[in-house]
Amino acid sequence: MTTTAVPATTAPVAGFDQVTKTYGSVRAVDGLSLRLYPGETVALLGPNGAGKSTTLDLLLGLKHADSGTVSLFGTGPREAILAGRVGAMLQSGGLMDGVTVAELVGLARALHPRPYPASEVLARAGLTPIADRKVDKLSGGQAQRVRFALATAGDSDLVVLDEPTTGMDVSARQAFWATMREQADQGRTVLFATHYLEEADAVADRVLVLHRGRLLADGTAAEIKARAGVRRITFDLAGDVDQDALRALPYVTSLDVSGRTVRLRSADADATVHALYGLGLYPRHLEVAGLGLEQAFVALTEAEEAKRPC
Ligand SMILES: Nc1ncnc2c1ncn2[C@@H]1O[C@H](COP(=O)(O)OP(=O)(O)OP(=O)(O)O)[C@@H](O)[C@H]1O
Repeated sequence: MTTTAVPATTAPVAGFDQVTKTYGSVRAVDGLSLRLYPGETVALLGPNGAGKSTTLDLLLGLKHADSGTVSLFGTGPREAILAGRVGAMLQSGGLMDGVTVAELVGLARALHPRPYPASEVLARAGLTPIADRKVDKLSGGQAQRVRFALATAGDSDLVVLDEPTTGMDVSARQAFWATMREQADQGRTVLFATHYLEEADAVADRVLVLHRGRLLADGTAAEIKARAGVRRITFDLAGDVDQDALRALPYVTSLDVSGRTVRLRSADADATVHALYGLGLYPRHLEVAGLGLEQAFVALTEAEEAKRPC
């Protein structure tokens, strides 16, 4: 497993040590150990049911581990949250009915030991024009921006976001990440769970891949892509395309033929291309490229599933 290098002397913001959480027979988090450090923007990825939300709930003290330890700023989650060190935006958090956006933001500010000015909180989340609207009258994307405002109502050291941009349109999403980048540039740690892998690729300087409650990979997006190992090979053939012969090339994991254009994936591109020439074929416009984060993520999690006994 790759790990991001951090100075050994830096005190972690958050730590999981051998943490396990089960729901009945489901092991949602399974012996998880990890550290988060100041100033990191960390994406938490994983297929549905991988344990992302449970991990965030454990970090925030909303759920308790069956075994292992969760620490935040050297204390337990509860103490750190009471001290205002953590801002959180959760997926399912219902918003209070009957109050306006400004009133709800005012409440979050009142609860924070170091609140930002209300106008700043509202503006940052793009809520100024709808500050007087009742929160139960908002669209899904607007409600999501209110949750974001609540998470950033005060000066916290760690911001935790569960699927923060779900329901936001493209421009709201871009504005959201620009704001989060500012938060990280000011030295805050940002941890977010997402299903949008392109967001993780563009925004995170560290990616954690969870699978069945375990940490499958931990590194930069580039490291995770390299770790997946699979390469995409694309070329055109002048003559007839013998799909069976192409499929039988060494290390080929998938094949897609469209006219005379061949796209395949290989776990060892050098060996595949060598064997391709060995067939007496003359591929034109040959390109060998790495996978995107999304494809790397799928390759990693599928490889892990394949290891499981049937
Ligand atoms: N309250 C609960 N009771 C029983 N099982 C639960 C409960 N909460 C989660 N689980 C199960 O624990 C596992 C991990 O769930 P979790 O919500 O943490 O995953 P996730 O990675 O956030 O999933 P998603 O991407 O679908 O939101 C899943 O198998 C889920 O069905």
